[in-house]
Amino acid sequence: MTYSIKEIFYTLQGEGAHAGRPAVFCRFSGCNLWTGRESDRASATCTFCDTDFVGTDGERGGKFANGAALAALIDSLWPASYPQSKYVVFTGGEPLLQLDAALIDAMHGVGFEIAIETNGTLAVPPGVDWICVSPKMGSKLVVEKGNELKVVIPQTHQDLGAYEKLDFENFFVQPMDGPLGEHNTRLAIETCKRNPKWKLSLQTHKLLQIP
Ligand SMILES: C[S@@+](CC[C@H](N)C(=O)[O-])C[C@H]1O[C@@H](n2cnc3c(N)ncnc32)[C@H](O)[C@@H]1O
Ligand SMILES: Nc1nc2[nH]cc(C(=O)O)c2c(=O)[nH]1
Ligand code: SF4
Ligand SMILES: [Mg+2]
Repeated sequence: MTYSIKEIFYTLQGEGAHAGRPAVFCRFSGCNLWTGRESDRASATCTFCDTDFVGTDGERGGKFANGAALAALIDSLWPASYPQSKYVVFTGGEPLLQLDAALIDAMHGVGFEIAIETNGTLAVPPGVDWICVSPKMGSKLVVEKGNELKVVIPQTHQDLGAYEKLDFENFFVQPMDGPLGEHNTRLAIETCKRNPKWKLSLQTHKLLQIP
């Protein structure tokens, strides 16, 4: 199938358990919880998104005709002198609208470990090596197991206790960026100290001013 890609870049994973790890980020266009248009934000299911995932006009973005073509571009960004620990993060937008067996096989074929950042509303195809789920209030969570649950706080009617029953290896709270970002960071610190099942995930790429 054809993949619509907003942008592709090589950086460090900024968030969660793999923060600091070199990774190629592949951002798919489109999301099922918001159109990405500012005029629709207030009425969207997910209202706090910090990302432009509309269209294919970002760095190295475009339409890719098949998994092999996309995998080749992603692989070309990895340092040729160090073909170990290859790591790709599929994000978006919502990657599970497009990620399929053909692309998973193509990435494994060029030696990559595959991570996803997903809102958890769509089933994960077999073969994904690292599953990060970030649930959104007002949407139905269907991915109830994975490697990390990364809950952006605060969201109205949120119940962290209910999330604790899910089958994840790591439980993170991540402060919602925006006008109340500093307040939300304090809230996230207090949340972790009060309930040490939860760890703090910061968006370190924003602090470091890297992509
Ligand atoms: C842009 S989303 C794309 C992947 C997927 N659609 C999702 O929501 O998980 C990537 C990550 O950024 C988080 N995120 C989005 N907006 C944020 C904000 N304003 N503050 C903190 N984290 C945010 C999401 O919850 C998710 O963990
Ligand atoms: N450096 C960096 N780390 C990230 N972790 C999750 C990101 C995302 O937008 O999904 C992201 C991102 O956009 N940049
Ligand atoms: S689900 Fe993810 S990509 Fe979609 S609007 Fe929310 S944070 Fe953004
Ligand atoms: Mg981001």
